[in-house]
Amino acid sequence: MQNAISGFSKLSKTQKIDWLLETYFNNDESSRKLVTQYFNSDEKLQKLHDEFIENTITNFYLPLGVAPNFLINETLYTIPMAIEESSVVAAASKAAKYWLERGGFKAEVISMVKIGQVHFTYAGKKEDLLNFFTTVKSQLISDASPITKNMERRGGGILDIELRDKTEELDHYYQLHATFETLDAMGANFINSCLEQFAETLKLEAEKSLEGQLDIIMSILSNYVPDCLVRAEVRCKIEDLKDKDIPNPGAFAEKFKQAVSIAEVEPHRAVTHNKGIMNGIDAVVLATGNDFRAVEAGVHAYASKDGKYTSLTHCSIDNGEFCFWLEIPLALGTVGGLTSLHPLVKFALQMLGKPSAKDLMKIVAVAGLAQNFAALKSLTTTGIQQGHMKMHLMNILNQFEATESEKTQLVEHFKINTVTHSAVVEAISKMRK
Ligand SMILES: CC(C)(COP(=O)([O-])OP(=O)([O-])OC[C@H]1O[C@@H](n2cnc3c(N)ncnc32)[C@H](O)[C@@H]1OP(=O)([O-])[O-])[C@@H](O)C(=O)NCCC(=O)NCCSC(=O)C[C@@](C)(O)CC(=O)[O-]
Ligand SMILES: NC(=O)C1=CN([C@@H]2O[C@H](COP(=O)(O)OP(=O)(O)OC[C@H]3O[C@@H](n4cnc5c(N)ncnc54)[C@H](O)[C@@H]3O)[C@@H](O)[C@H]2O)C=CC1
Repeated sequence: MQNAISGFSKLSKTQKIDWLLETYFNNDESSRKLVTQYFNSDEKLQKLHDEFIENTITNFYLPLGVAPNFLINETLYTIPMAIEESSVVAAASKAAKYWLERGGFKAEVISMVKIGQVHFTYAGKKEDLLNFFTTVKSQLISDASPITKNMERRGGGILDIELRDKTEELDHYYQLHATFETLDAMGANFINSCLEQFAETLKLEAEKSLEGQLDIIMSILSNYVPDCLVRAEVRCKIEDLKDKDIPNPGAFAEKFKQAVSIAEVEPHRAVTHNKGIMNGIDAVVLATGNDFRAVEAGVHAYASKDGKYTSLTHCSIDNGEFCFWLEIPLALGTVGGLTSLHPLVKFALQMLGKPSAKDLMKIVAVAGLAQNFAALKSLTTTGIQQGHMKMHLMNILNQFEATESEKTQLVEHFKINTVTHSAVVEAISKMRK
């Protein structure tokens, strides 16, 4: 335990940096310079960022890009994307432009139900617990009313509470399985507060009137929200798929559909296929200040809902029409969390026309579908490397600290030559000889 420290959290930001420099960087002042050069010169803004999390030492930048030309349900959007990977924003933009000329994207929210659970054990008779739950259910809801009254005023709140018997899976294990409408909030804190109140009421009332020991294990929302579902799709006549990269639309459509079918049946491919979808989804989720871990966990659980991990998108060709769609669960907020705190999140939400959570679900789903379309279009035509490496070129040049003049010459060179890491290394070495 050479580098263990007690009371680190109580140190000031400067003291934390001092400790890191002394412990890991041999008091190297260039490391301090690196960390401090990312501070914002606006002290108030810096403090805001410092206070988002704990033990903050500096800021960690991600680029914020935008993808214009997204026509969604007849409204045109420019979509904000925060992401570190090159070619994602370009791919989204290209897919948006392509579908803009073919009627755009259609998206609909199918349902908005969120879930939370109180997990508990009960050692008595099942029937006694069932009767007890029936009598206590209305009190569970009424005791939570101080928490729910504002949400109810807006039209949301608790939808239902069920008692679920899980004793087949684990001895004495039961749940209160509760459903919620949280409107424009992602709802985690609201749901958790309700659940902890349910647990308190359950325990207190059980002590008064239930035979047998009831113990609360934990109360927490579920990030698996299969009933908070959105669908996005594109469709057009096969012949309308034609463009400069697609000389033979019929063959393209068949090959594209085959690529989706492979992801539907083959988990190794499905994971990469869905990663491509998440390129778009995570970038918008991050840019709009939402919880990407919650979204990731829920989406991948949904991809395995039938017992086998599969594609989140699907494709059909019927009566000469190509249709490509995505259906995913998304618990998003346009109020709460960071949404009204992070200045760039506010900027991103304003750019999207201050969407409701429902609108944001549609936008995010479309970004995922567009991303998957762009990736599959490349994969089934030119291959992924051509476009991806064209975008990645600047990162390789920066790795070699290319000067502006070297960059200009090499970008020209690679307009007609294929970009690979070794080809760039070779070209740069040649130039520097
Ligand atoms: C990369 C492109 C877009 C090039 O495509 P291109 O045809 O060479 O691009 P272009 O120069 O002809 O430009 C056409 C349009 O593309 C967009 N575009 C083009 N360049 C830029 C740029 N610099 N900045 C912003 N937007 C750009 C932009 O919309 C532009 O229109 P314009 O703005 O000129 O009117 C294309 O090859 C493509 O879509 N490739 C797919 C890339 C991709 O999917 N990347 C994700 C990373 S790979 C991965 O993680 C996922 C994967 C692939 O494994 C998933 C899977 O396996 O399914
Ligand atoms: N497992 C998970 O996913 C967990 C996530 N979290 C975090 O919780 C945060 C999200 O929690 P929230 O409860 O959404 O945020 P929050 O705690 O900021 O609450 C949002 C509040 O906004 C109010 N509100 C105002 N206008 C509203 C409208 N039109 N619709 C709905 N509510 C409105 C409501 O009182 C609502 O409770 C995220 O930061 C997330 O990372 C926290 C615990 C666990």
